[in-house]
Amino acid sequence: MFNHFRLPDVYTQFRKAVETQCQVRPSLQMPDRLKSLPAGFEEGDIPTLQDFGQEDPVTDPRSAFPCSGGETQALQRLQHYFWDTNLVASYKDTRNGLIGMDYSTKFAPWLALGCISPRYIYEQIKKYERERTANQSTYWVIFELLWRDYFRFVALKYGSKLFFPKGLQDKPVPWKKDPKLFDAWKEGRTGVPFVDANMRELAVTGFMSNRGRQNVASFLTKDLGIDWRMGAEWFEYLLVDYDVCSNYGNWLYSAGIGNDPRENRKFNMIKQGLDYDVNGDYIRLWVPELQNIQGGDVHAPWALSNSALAHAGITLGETYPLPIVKAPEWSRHINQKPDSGGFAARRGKGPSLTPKQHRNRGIDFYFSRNKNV
Ligand SMILES: Cc1cc2nc3c(=O)[nH]c(=O)nc-3n(C[C@H](O)[C@H](O)[C@H](O)COP(=O)(O)OP(=O)(O)OC[C@H]3O[C@@H](n4cnc5c(N)ncnc54)[C@H](O)[C@@H]3O)c2cc1C
Repeated sequence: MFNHFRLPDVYTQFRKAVETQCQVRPSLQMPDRLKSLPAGFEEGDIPTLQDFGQEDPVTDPRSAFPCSGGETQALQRLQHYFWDTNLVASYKDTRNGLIGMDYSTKFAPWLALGCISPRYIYEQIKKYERERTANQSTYWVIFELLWRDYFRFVALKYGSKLFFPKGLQDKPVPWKKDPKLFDAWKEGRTGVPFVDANMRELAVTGFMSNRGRQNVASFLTKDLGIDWRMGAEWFEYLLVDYDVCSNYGNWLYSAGIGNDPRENRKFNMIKQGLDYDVNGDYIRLWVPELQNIQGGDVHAPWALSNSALAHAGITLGETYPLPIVKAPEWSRHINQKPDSGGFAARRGKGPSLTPKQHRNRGIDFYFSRNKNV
């Protein structure tokens, strides 16, 4: 199952072999210019998917990344996000979104495949700041690109430790490998709607928001105690922006064995769901079984009364699973009202987070609030 864990070794050997060859035979070094094809050479057509007996993939209309690959598309995306719409100037307010194309840059898939370079993006941000506006949002895109760099340096520093169950900290954790729990997670059948919606989005589209990734990783490793590498490998299999350094670096971080300065960081699925999907629209988009539950109540169907469930056409354990685990801290965000129609999803005081409040969310994922740590 973990065959690819040997990849870095293979890669190192391959690189060494190429370097040795280049030293021995300088002609193998990258030429400045390629020779033209021999006269009369027939290039032929680039084969289509149909030539290989495959259908063109159908894009799900709900996808947050309904784009194609290639440099041209990447440049068009940057043109749209920066220059045509100025979305970059409000990135910090929107970046924790869950639905649609424009809550974040969506540069990651093109970056991962080398269709666009982070330096080019950086130069374009600087140009945008000179010509239009420089604010916290424009800075924040650079800041996120720095995280990408950071995880590269982490990988360089720690090498194959990136794939060890004990992580960078050499911390023994009794990870479980329960296939039933793992399958429920990867197939979006945990009975915890915020997890299920995200996992289904990933399976159908190959993309998941950063907010979603942090939550499902925390759920797998902290709530289920499953070997973090199984989650990382599932992401590796599906993500259209899969990148070894960003994926394994973030997973280690989420699993609490990377270089997170904060001990025991754990996300609360109900609180997170209510903070970032207060009306439950994201859940109903990806978990249609729950579409008749109104508002934020959709985040904890098990807390609804029997009559409310019947009214919504749901039989827990049949039409939608009972939760495979319930963390005690979740109840702080659910007002159980067994005699009423539903439960009032409790968000603390006041309405959902304002964009300004949202802005600073997520910073605490990477930085400790406790200066002593
Ligand atoms: C468990 C987990 C696994 C992840 N796996 C990957 C992965 O395989 N490939 C990948 O590119 N990102 C990964 N990320 C980071 C992040 O979720 C994605 O880069 C981001 O969601 C992609 O969407 P975007 O391009 O719209 O990002 P934006 O929010 O627009 O950010 C701009 C760019 O900054 C970089 N970036 C943003 N956040 C991070 C981060 N936390 N770590 C590293 N770079 C970041 C990306 O290159 C991104 O394109 C992972 C995060 C988690 C928590």
